[in-house]
Amino acid sequence: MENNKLKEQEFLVASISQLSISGCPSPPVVARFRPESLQFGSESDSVQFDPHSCQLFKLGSFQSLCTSEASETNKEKKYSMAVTIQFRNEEESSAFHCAFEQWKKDVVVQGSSLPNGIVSSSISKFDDKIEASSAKMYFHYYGQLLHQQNMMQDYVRTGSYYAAVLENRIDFTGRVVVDVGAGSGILSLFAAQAGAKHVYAVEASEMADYARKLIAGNPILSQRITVIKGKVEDVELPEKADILISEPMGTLLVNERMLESYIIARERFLVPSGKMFPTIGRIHMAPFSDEYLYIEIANKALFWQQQNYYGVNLTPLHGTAFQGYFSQPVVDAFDPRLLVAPAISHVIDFTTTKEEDLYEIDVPLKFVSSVGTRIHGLACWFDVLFNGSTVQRWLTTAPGAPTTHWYQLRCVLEQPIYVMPGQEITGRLHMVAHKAQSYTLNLTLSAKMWGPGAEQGGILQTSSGKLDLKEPYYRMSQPQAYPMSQDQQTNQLLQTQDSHIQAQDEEGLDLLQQPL
Ligand SMILES: C[S@@+](CC[C@H](N)C(=O)[O-])C[C@H]1O[C@@H](n2cnc3c(N)ncnc32)[C@H](O)[C@@H]1O
Repeated sequence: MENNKLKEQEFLVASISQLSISGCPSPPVVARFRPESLQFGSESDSVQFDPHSCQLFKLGSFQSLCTSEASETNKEKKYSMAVTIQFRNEEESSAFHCAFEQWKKDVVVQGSSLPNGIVSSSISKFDDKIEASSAKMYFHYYGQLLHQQNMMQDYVRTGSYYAAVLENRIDFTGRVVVDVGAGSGILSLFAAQAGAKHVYAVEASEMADYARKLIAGNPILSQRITVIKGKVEDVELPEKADILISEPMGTLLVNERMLESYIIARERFLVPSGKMFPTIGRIHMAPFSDEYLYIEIANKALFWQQQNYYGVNLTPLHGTAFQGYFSQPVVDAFDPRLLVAPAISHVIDFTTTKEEDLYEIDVPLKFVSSVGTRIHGLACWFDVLFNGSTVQRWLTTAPGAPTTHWYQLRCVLEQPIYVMPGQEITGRLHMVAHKAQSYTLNLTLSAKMWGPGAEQGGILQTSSGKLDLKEPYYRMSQPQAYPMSQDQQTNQLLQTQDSHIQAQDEEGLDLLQQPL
């Protein structure tokens, strides 16, 4: 069994100089903690140390000595060697020493051959609960600049973070900050702008290398930021944090399961009663009526109703296709007038929630319909609060508020339910986390008995659906199927768009501070 589960970590050190042999990689030098060696420099021009005999000594605040003993293998004789390492600052020196200790522990203790011949490996909490193929695709996605740009260009999102940090300088000035999932490093740079003493930017994807580059290009701030490449579940930090900053929100708040990493970071790195930005998150839910959307989804399966498709009867698969389309949550920005009852919300307090609490989330639903209509499903959105000492700022993804890259999410039921004004709708949204970094959503909505005999509390009609949050239908740029004539359709569309844009213009940025 190969010891391939051990993590590789990288550091940038100012320079190294070799004691025994002349010639060293030119500064600055990348130091890589690998399962087989500690390597300084690139593949072609490097100095390597064996994990078993390697030792690290502190010579001063910014300087350390790395040594390894002479050894003899079947192939070659290796001589004792040593390099002095020059760090740019004390924090980098401490972070390097921490990573060194962790590397020795992982490689020499956990990764070593056991007497029975089995090689143990350090499998982190992340690797334990997430499928390797899903994690690979996930970090590959975030390793690309274009996706970081997409998030950075969501000005509602990034502007809210910027405002929340800079309006609450008091929470950052002179404090140690950990940026959980730093991506491009943008939030670390904001924290440094707000006067942080030191920021540890932890990022697992290849983006960590770009973050280093971006941060190095901002020299006034870069002295106070250390990028650490690795998962928050695995890396070691040289000191505790006074405040965590992160953007761990996915569609419906919980998609991607990064909230769990945010909670793990709290448990591992935050001082007791330290701050978290964001502090709480809320999922809001309300039933909606949208005849066009329902028909659009149902019509997608019409293809499978053909009895003579090149001489083939496709109808045996119609039912499965119909179900399949309704198992996709719809992501788009909808008109809030489609909601038929005031929303209810489920709160997740990031400062107290346990990681395990996020494996299964159960939300009982209860609404009173304000109109008589056909209900097609449940509309959901979220907001998060930055509970700063100076300003409390909300970032909302609500319908009618300025649109974010998260849009809103709607779970459409195969069977709509009919309600009268004042009729009670009950149900349940049960979300179960899965290994592909997302959730299975089980939704039930029921129309309660209404009118004479209502006090008996019976159910008149129930509709249920099972949806996979990992496979949404991104509807934003899709043409829509409308049952009415083209003229009527255009008029109606224009009216809807006008009022939507007007609502956005009127409410403007104030909505950010005013949770729905
Ligand atoms: C939504 S992006 C936010 C990036 C950046 N903080 C920003 O606001 O623009 C989340 C980032 O967290 C990283 N990430 C997710 N899970 C992580 C984990 N367990 N450990 C370290 N990084 C993680 C991803 O690779 C991604 O770059």
